[in-house]
Amino acid sequence: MSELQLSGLTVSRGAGPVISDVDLTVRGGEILALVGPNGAGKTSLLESVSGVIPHSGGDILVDGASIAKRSRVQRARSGIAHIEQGRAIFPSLTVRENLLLTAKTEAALTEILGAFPELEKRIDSQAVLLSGGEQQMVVLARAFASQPRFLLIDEMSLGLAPVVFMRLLPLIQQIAASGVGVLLVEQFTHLALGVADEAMVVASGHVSHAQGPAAALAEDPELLRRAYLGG
Ligand SMILES: Nc1ncnc2c1ncn2[C@@H]1O[C@H](COP(=O)(O)OP(=O)(O)OP(=O)(O)O)[C@@H](O)[C@H]1O
Repeated sequence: MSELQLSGLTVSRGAGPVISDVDLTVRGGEILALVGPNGAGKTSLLESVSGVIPHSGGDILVDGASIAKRSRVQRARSGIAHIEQGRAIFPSLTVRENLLLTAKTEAALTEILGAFPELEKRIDSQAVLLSGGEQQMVVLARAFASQPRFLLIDEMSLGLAPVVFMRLLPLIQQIAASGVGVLLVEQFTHLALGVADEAMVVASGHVSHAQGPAAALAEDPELLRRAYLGG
C-alpha cells in the first residue's frame, strides 16, 4: 500500500516555526482529516508537502523515500496533487475545457464524467456560470483526472453552505476508494470526521491530538475541544 509520511516536519514562516515536529501518515485508500483552529498551520503544512513553500526540518517521504528535495513540479509528477484554498477553476473556460487540462484525452474525460455524473449536464457551460458547489466539483474532478496517488485538500468548503459541501463528501470518499490517499483539511470539523478514517488535531503549529481513528474524536466532543485548545 502506498504511504505519504511526514516525520518531524517543521515549517517556518516569517518570525519562526508555524509547524513544529509533526508526524503523520496518509495511506493509499484512506482519508486523514487534519483539523484545528484558524492559524494553526494547516495550510502551511499542506503547502510544504506539495512544495509551494519550503520546510525547515524533518522529512517528507513517499513509500519510504524522501521527496523533500524535489521541486513542486517533481512532487506533482510523483503523484502529489494539491487543491489549494479558493476555487481554482478557469472561469472563462467551459467545464469540458477545465477538465481536459488534466484528463488530456476524450476517453479520460468520459471516465471522469462517469465518476462525476453531475458535471455531465454542465459540460459545455462556462465554469463561471456554475454554482460554488459545482465549481468545487470541477476542481475535484480535475484533480482526480491527474491520477494522483495522494490528494491534499485545503478547505474546499470555504464560501459554501454545509449542505452544499456535504454533496462533495461522497466524491472525496469515492476518490479515496479508488486507492488515493487523501489529506483533508476542513473547517467543518464534524463533516470531515464523519468521512475520515483517521484524524488528528493541530493547534498553534503542534500536534495536540495525534493521528488515530476519526471516530474517537467525532464521538468525544470534550476530547476534541481540549485538542482545539492545545491541551
Ligand atoms: N505568507 C505568510 N507569511 C508569513 N506568515 C504567514 C503566511 N501565511 C500564513 N502565515 C502565518 O502562519 C501561521 C499559520 O497559518 P496557516 O494559514 O498555515 O494556518 P491555518 O491552520 O491554515 O489557518 P486558517 O484556517 O486560518 O487558514 C499563522 O500565524 C499565519 O499568520
